[in-house]
Amino acid sequence: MGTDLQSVLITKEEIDTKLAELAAEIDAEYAGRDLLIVGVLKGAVMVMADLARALSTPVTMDWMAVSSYGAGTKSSGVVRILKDLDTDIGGRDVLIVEDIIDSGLTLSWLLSNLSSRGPASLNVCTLLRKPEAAKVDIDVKYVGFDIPNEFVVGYGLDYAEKYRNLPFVGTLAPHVYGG
Ligand SMILES: O=P(O)(O)OC[C@H]1O[C@H](OP(=O)(O)OP(=O)(O)O)[C@H](O)[C@@H]1O
Ligand code: HPA
Ligand SMILES: [Mg+2]
Repeated sequence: MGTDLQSVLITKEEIDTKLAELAAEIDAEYAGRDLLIVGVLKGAVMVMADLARALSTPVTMDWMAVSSYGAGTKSSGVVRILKDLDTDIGGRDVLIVEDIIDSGLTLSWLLSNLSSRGPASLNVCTLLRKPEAAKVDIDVKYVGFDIPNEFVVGYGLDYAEKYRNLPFVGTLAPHVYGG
């Protein structure tokens, strides 16, 4: 596992099983429709890649990169677009794919931004969700795992841009934070 990691929270097998379940639900919901899945860079790269391959429904894929900024806090809710969609989503069925909803502020901003472009439908799929997200009024249709309020890495999620390539979701040892 490596000494930087404290524990494995969700194994690769658990992720694979969950993504297969979510893919079956998404297949059922979007059967016969023309679905566009939108990944939020960079965290959602792994979920997008594996979820897309678990789907039977043909989809098109697009990406957005956003950055939240503010005085030191991770997510201020003030978001800047670093890379916009290549696709015009007017009249399209759109599913946003995220790795994690933590404060919910990134997603809340994304939902209002994308809904103003007039999609036929707009839903959200996230692998992970933390309890804080309940404080924000967002409707998340597909949730993989509700997890405790701990900092997690792996499977796309980073700490200072590291650990994204771990095949599982884990928690960090205190010394990594300087503890
Ligand atoms: O619910 P929130 O508190 O807003 O946090 C969740 C967002 O934060 C992370 O992305 P980040 O902005 O760190 O960029 P990254 O995806 O490139 O790691 C994560 O991938 C989500 O997009
Ligand atoms: O727990 C987390 N880990 C990594 N990135 C994150 N972005 C929001 N919450 C997290
Ligand atoms: Mg992200």
